[in-house]
Amino acid sequence: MIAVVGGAGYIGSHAVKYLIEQGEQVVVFDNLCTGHLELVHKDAQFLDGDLASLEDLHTLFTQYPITSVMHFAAYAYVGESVQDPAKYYHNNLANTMNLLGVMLTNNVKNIVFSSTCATYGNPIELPITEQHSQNPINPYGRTKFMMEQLMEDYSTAYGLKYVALRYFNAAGADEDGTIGEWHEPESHLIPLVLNVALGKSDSINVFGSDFDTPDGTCIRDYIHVTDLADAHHKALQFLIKEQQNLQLNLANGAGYSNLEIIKMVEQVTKKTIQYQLTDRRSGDPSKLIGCADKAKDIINWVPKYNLEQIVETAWHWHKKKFGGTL
Ligand SMILES: NC(=O)c1ccc[n+]([C@@H]2O[C@H](COP(=O)([O-])OP(=O)(O)OC[C@H]3O[C@@H](n4cnc5c(N)ncnc54)[C@H](O)[C@@H]3O)[C@@H](O)[C@H]2O)c1
Ligand SMILES: O=c1ccn([C@@H]2O[C@H](COP(=O)(O)OP(=O)(O)O[C@H]3O[C@H](CO)[C@H](O)[C@H](O)[C@H]3O)[C@@H](O)[C@H]2O)c(=O)[nH]1
Repeated sequence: MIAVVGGAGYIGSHAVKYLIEQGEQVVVFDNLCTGHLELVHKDAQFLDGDLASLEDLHTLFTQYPITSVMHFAAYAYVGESVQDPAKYYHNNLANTMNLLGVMLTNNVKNIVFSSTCATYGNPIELPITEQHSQNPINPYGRTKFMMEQLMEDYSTAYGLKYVALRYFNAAGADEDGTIGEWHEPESHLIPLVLNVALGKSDSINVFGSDFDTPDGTCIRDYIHVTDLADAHHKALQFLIKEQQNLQLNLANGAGYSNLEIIKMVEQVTKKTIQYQLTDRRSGDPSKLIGCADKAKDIINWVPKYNLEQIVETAWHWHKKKFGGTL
């Protein structure tokens, strides 16, 4: 049985659905601090537990026949991590140490971990490969980078086996429209632009128009959440079979500017999106584009969804969930 920690969140819930559709047994461990019970697949077991509680973790590993772990639970707002780093070091780092400790006590040694392109910091070369230096520029990115280093040390000393998956910008929703992106507050570009399409907000602020990019707005590499789920499953199968640690980028290898995202939303929703060009948001690198050739070579993962499909699936979910009578 796979324990999916943070499986009631956006990316975790898609992984849970995907794993169940592949015939896996799943228990979700989540304290619902940012997750939602209604995102959890009905065939998954659910344990309402907090990584801060060794007792809750003990219950997880003693009451379920767990053989491996996928770990999505974290706080993930970059700006908040600058304002309140303690919150991030406690939950992302210290609480993950609780998880690893209880895993090892119970002789569970395989973990697939949600890392991020934020561990690279401001890129020196594009596209970013796994060889790129890791110089995170905010506490959120640093907690994820430290976790990667910690897992490496635990591997050497205690035999932990891990895959660190460095996602670029997760987006989109499951094709059947039953689950999708649901953050409160929402900070990500695509759902915020979809709110304008829905009429829930009048316009979107585009942060910065003087970047070194063709239209002056930031460029990001968007990757569909179901492609991420598929990568987690493949990574876990690799880990179980090969018992080898890995760090992999998960990206489409294509960059789109913020204005191109707005255009794509207009094309998919057939609505006009009002926007204002405003000041830069602090800490935004101008371009992030990932190279995922290593994931293709090693775990045979190739993303299936392009930007249009990402926005279409996001729109399908967004209308259903947040659209009221629309
Ligand atoms: N969304 C992105 O674009 C993106 C990009 C790169 C990396 N990531 C990483 O992917 C992971 C998932 O991101 P998401 O967007 O699905 O976030 P999310 O907030 O939707 O999901 C996180 C889940 O973890 C749970 N959780 C948090 N702390 C917990 C604790 N102490 N005990 C138990 N459960 C806890 C939350 O309730 C939630 O269900 C995070 O680790 C994030 O850092 C996300
Ligand atoms: O209202 C908004 C929101 C975002 N943006 C812009 O849209 C782009 C994408 O921003 P997101 O907040 O959607 O995503 P980020 O690239 O900032 O964040 C991603 O990368 C981060 C690391 O840098 C974290 O891993 C995070 O979870 C992940 O979504 C950025 O240029 C941002 O400035 C706007 O212009 N207006």
